[in-house]
Amino acid sequence: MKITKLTTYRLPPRWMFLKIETDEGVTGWGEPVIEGRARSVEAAVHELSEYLIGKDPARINDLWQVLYRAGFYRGGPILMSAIAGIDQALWDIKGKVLDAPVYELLGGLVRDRIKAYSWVGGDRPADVIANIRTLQEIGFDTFKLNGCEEMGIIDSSAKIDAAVAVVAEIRSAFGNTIEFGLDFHGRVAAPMAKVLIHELEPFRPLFIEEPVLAEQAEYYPRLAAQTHIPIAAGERMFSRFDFKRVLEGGGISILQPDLSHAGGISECFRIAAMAEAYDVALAPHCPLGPLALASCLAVDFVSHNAVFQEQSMGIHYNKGAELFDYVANKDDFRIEDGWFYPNKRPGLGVEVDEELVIERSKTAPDWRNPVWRLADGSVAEW
Ligand SMILES: O=C(O)[C@H](O)[C@@H](O)[C@@H](O)[C@H](O)CO
Ligand SMILES: [Mg+2]
Repeated sequence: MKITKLTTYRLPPRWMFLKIETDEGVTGWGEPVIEGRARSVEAAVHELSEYLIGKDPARINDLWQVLYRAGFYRGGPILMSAIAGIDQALWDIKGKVLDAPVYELLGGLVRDRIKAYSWVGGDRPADVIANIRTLQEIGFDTFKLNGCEEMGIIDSSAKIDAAVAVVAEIRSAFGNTIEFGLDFHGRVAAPMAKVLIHELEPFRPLFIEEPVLAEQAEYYPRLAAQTHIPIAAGERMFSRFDFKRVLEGGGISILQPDLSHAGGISECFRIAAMAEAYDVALAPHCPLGPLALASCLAVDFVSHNAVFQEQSMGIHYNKGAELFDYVANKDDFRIEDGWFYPNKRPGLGVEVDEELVIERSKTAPDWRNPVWRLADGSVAEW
């Protein structure tokens, strides 16, 4: 079998799908994208296709190493997202050829189901209580919200109190009947992270995500030393070599590699095993589409240390399309009472509605995250 063609489709809300075709009619789908830089990843995918056309899609490990090492310059969000989507599509092809779900090819199920969690509250946490109540009605009991709005490197008690008030309201409304993670989203600088985490301690969030920017990862052990709240990060790390340093540095309790940013199934399967060696949990990041989610689930179902799975139903970014809009076999994504169950279909288990994808790709937006500014007019981390 030989790879014959790569086709990319940028899509609402901010996703990109990749279709890899072969000379035997088997096709594979992946989701290479960096939110806000879809066109850059698209260019990278087509540059990397030079190493793929005419090659045997079964040799995923060799193709992955060539895609990673053939370029003198490597790593980072754009190239590793391009490799991620290609890798996902190659595993999809392999599963279809061997008539087996990817998790079977990776050694079989290590669990019967994996807990899902849902975003609530939007970019600026609002209506959180109502959002949680709505999702509780369909069985969710685990959530994530932004921990704060924009925050200066040194900011006011009023800002801290406003962030804590949202969390206090959740705990007083729901007690310990729900769990919720707080995503600081890299908005908080190290000096304020110490203060904010200290004030949040009594409310026992499930985790604090990106307490500081990934480029400040040396603060993870220092912040972890001051709190009992698990520290989580990973969406802005892109290979084993990024995660190696974070695991060595300590302080991290939950790794959140993104299956569409960190080299795909092959790489994240290896990252999961690295995390387990350090007694660190795995919770793949996934605010994206169905192929990214299916790739996360493939790794979740074979990784002992996987604990819960992010998914984007109802997320504040999904304007113009929802998680399963482009999926023809929606029922194969079985989610019951806030748990995902294994999809038994071969490959990633996603039957892409290609006609709809082609149609919707004609009006794909160039999504960008907002540029926030502080009261003094300086740029704030979003
Ligand atoms: O945890 C999450 O889902 C992420 O922080 C998410 O909010 C961002 O990654 C966003 O997708 C960037 O455009
Ligand atoms: Mg996050």
